[in-house]
Amino acid sequence: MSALLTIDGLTKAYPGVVANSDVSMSIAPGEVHALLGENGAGKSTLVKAIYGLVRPDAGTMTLSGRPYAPSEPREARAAGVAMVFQHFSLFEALTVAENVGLGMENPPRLRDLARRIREVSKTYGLPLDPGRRVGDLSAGERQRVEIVRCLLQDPRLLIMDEPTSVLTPQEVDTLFATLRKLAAEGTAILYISHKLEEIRALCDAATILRGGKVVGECDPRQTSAAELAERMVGTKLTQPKARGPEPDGVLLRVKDLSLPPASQFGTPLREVSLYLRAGEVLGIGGVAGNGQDELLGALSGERLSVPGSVTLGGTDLSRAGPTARRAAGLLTGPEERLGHAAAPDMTLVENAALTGAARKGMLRRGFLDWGRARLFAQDVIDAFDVRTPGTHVAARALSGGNLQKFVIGREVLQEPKVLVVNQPTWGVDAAAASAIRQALLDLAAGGAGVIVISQDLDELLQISDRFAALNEGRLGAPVPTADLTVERIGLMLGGAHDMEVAHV
Ligand SMILES: Nc1ncnc2c1ncn2[C@@H]1O[C@H](COP(=O)(O)OP(=O)(O)OP(=O)(O)O)[C@@H](O)[C@H]1O
Repeated sequence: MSALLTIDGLTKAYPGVVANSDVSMSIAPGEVHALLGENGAGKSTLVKAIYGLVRPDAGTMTLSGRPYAPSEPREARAAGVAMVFQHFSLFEALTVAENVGLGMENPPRLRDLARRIREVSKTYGLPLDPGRRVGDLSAGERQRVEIVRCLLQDPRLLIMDEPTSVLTPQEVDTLFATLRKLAAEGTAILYISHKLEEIRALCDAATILRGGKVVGECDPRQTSAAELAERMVGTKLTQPKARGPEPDGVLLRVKDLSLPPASQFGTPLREVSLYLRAGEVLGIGGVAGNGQDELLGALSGERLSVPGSVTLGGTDLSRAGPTARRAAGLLTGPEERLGHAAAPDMTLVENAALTGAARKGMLRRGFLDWGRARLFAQDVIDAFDVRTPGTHVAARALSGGNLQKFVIGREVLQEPKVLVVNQPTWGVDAAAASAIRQALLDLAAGGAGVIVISQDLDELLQISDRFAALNEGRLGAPVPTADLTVERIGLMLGGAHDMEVAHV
């Protein structure tokens, strides 16, 4: 079959790094084509060139036999190319329908648009209320807005940059059914993901990038996940090692923590109770929008709760704000890395100082010691293998996975007593995800308590000592991970907490 899109010799350099070097590949109509590579390999740069967001320095593209060189996304969309981004590009103050309308050339009346959104979201199993304000949506729901927005364009080529990282397993299945349907109708799909088993289940072709160059092509259905990962990184991968001694001594205690929703559409926390011992990893799983962000906010000190509800080592922190909690050793890493965990336009030095100033001794008589901030930023970069030209770079210039390594590393290196992270390996490649998980395990092995909130069940099963499910703001009773089966987790995630307690 003749190609829909052909890329020939595409090169794009940034100061200090060649993001794409002489890249050639082609995609056929109806093909689901994976783009593989470790963090910083150049995947996002390549798809941005296809979508008209990045102007290549050299090389050509052909779409349906015609020269194709979009100078902006509008041109790409007009040619039938749509893209779902890794980072959301939505206006929080506007509704779902208003956001979708903004991306259209000739948006219909809002009422008609809302109806179309409902239709598409129903057809493709992506539940979405067009009237809701985007600021009130969870990360998973925001991603649905992006996907539905693309589907409304009827694209010939749909580019997806890690679309499943915030979806539950059931939602992933539904999305795959959608993508297979689109492919059967002739739409080509270019798919970036670090989840290799997903790629093996979904894609019929793959191009592997390393250091900006194409290092191989393969049929992922015929290639094992281990082999794919090794071709991406060029070396063998290590699995996190099991930890040593049994944990003891309770560090963090949360007791009957209830909070009203932060916004009209938020999820209230309902009598959440848990304890966390020194040296243990507690995994909290659940579908996005079930109170994960609220729980993180209640632990970080962004939201205060009734006295006695959050205590660390016997000290009541329920009424303490984020700075006091950090000083006490309770550190958090939120899910949204651009905007919440890191300030996009600030340099890595400034971002290092944002959360590390007090614990890393950067404050001198009320002034910030920039020398120390720089050293700390460099330490994080070195320890977590953050690929970047230097500490002066703005957070937004880092690839998604590298920024994630930076924000997690920044907290881990502050030697927290308790670290709470939300989706710590979202958008991170297999090697980096394994490094982040190992760092969390090492932190616990060193005597800290770690809470990992994640939608990645494999991740939680791999690193947690105990597992609990968050459902509609209620936290079920934690169960030792060793006792768990996938069926039981399914019940727990569905909110069948009582059944689980009865089984334990
Ligand atoms: N706007 C930019 N300015 C400077 N350097 C950039 C910019 N965008 C990307 N880079 C660099 O180009 C290289 C390729 O980045 P790219 O985002 O394409 O990688 P990626 O494969 O998509 O990574 P990830 O899986 O982490 O998202 C990286 O070294 C990155 O730091």
